[in-house]
Amino acid sequence: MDVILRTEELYRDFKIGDGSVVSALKNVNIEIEKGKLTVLRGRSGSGKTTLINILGALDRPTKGKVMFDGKDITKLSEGARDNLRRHDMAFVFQSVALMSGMNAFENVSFGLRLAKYPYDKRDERTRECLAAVGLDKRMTHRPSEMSGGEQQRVAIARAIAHEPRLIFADEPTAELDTNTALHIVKLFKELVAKQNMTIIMTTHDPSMMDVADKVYTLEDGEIVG
Ligand SMILES: Nc1ncnc2c1ncn2[C@@H]1O[C@H](COP(=O)(O)OP(=O)(O)OP(=O)(O)O)[C@@H](O)[C@H]1O
Repeated sequence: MDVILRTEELYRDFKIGDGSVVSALKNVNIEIEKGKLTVLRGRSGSGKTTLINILGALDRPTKGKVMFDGKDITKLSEGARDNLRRHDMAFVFQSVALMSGMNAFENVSFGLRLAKYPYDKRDERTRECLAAVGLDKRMTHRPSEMSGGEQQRVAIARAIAHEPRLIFADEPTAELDTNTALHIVKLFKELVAKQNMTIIMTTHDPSMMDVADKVYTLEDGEIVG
């Protein structure tokens, strides 16, 4: 098994207003396999978002390690973590964060500019990714001129465009109906497998479990399965 990301005895405590402490993650040890779709599931408040934020270098644990390519990324400087996020990672969220004033093509191509993708290859890569998500006929549509599923596909095209090694998706299908959601996750998985990327996704939706290569269940901050 080719592990791309691994946690070691991860804990995350949050101090709250009244001085008490919430243990959002407790002794989490997981392995994310390269080229696969790993799903983190659990009830609301079980720690999914906290975990995905730490894996994606958006937050640091209170204790423990996150090993990526043999390096503990929790120990890196903010600058190095910024770089890692920009080049090696991508994020897809529940509510699609597209630029409303830009059409589909411009949204994807803007992402490539932020990732400093080679200038002369941006247009071609943008077209290729929009075609891969089945939106070659919608390139000049703005978000308000597309359905929720189409918007989420633009967000996926944008996430995969700069060829990140890891893609984090926090409830990416929560606002879609079950059929659209399944269709999108299957597509996501195919794209990622073809391009040797890895997806880590949180979900509440039991119908997503069949599509996953590996499922981790969180309960009250602990991995229970
Ligand atoms: N910044 C914070 N400050 C204090 N407590 C927090 C903070 N972020 C999360 N928590 C607490 O940590 C626990 C885990 O929250 P988290 O958002 O990770 O859950 P989740 O499984 O993603 O939930 P949901 O499915 O509702 O998004 C919860 O008890 C939450 O109240």
